[in-house]
Amino acid sequence: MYKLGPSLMCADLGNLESQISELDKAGVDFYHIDIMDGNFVPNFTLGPDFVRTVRKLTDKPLDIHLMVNKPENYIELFADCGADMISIHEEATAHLQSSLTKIKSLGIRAGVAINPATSLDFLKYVYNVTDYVVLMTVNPGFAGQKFIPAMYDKIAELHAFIQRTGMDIEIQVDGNIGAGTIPKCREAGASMYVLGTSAVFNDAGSIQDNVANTRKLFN
Ligand SMILES: O=C(CO)[C@H](O)[C@H](O)COP(=O)(O)O
Repeated sequence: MYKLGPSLMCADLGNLESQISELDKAGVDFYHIDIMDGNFVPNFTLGPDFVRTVRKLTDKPLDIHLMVNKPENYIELFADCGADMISIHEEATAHLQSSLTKIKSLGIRAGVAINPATSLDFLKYVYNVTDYVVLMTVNPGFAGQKFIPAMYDKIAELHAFIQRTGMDIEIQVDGNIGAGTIPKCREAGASMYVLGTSAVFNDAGSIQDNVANTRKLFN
């Protein structure tokens, strides 16, 4: 089982409606929406109004990736915008366990995102309130970076931990996910793939062709 989720920060925002319509037709499984605060990461991207707009354009699950400090302050805001999944960074909050519990209490799937250099140790304390882990395979903040090769072992380590606990936790990978990296991510045990400029939003083909070609990598 694998799921594909386009990263909308990489979309052509001037043609959002048609891009989402094409992506829906291509059968993507969820939409990944990065929220950056210029503080936790050195960039700004999308916000609550964007999420509300996307909510009106598709019925697919919206996966909100909060790349912000103190994400606990924004959980209700994004829940109200129509989020189905919210991930928060382990490095960005002093209140990881209670924040994940809060997300789940709102009926939203709870994710923990971690930067490339962050260890997986935290998970043994919060796995019972975690639905998915976002492994950043580049340093968060910008599209178009290079996959950090040490992340393959990290995916495998996380996969082994999940198998040991028997928990139903998905492994999401984000950053330079495409033809050059998907086969090894898959082998290591990733199940959710965030697709940005490397796989979908580029000139190799139409959006629908790019999604179809990405899907072939899983055959
Ligand atoms: O999280 C991100 C940037 O921090 C983006 O979702 C991701 O990087 C987009 O994919 P690509 O690397 O293929 O452009």
